[in-house]
Amino acid sequence: MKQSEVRDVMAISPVIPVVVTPSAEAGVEIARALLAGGVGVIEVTLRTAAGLEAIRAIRREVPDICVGAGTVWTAEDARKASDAGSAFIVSPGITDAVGDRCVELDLAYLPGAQTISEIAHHQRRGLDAVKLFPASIIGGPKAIKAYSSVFPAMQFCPTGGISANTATDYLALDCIPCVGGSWLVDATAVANGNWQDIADKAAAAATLG
Ligand SMILES: O=C[C@H](O)COP(=O)(O)O
Ligand SMILES: CC(=O)C(=O)O
Repeated sequence: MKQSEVRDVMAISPVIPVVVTPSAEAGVEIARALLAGGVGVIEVTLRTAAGLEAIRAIRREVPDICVGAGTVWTAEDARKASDAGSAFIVSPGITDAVGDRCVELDLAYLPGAQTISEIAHHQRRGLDAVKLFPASIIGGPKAIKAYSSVFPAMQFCPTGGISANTATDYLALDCIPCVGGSWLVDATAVANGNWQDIADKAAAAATLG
């Protein structure tokens, strides 16, 4: 998936689940549950040692889900995530070296921004979609509506502090095709192997918008 195709990733589901997995095996079960619920995309963060192996295992065992890597801070990690089978790369903030590597690797790239100037930075570099993180701290849908007025060509994926209850307020804005969030994949459900809980939350999320 090319860097410019990040909007295709954002169109897969109204929610991109942001996942912190304790193991590759759990990652596979999480991906299966999300897909069973109707969510065809998963962002596996590189916040745990298992992140890369989970991406590799998901790509192999659950090929119908679009798997990407989150919390990617270095070009080297972007390359490792690509080697593991990531279709897209997400960073919580400005990571130009990661963006340059994504161009080289033909990988969709969704970097983060928190301010008007950071969004402008990404726009100057040719991007037309950014993550807004942490969305609820920035000011939620009201703030994003104001941001959008000066970036009419930009699409946003707000993430951070969003829940099943607040997601629709974000998705009501034309500039927001999807939100990101961890609420679909509860750490207790993962610890207990309660994959049905994840499938149920995914089923509810898949119909948002
Ligand atoms: O660490 C933040 C996650 O990436 C997404 O935020 P959340 O847990 O508030 O949904
Ligand atoms: C916040 C987020 O999406 C990330 O860690 O990449």
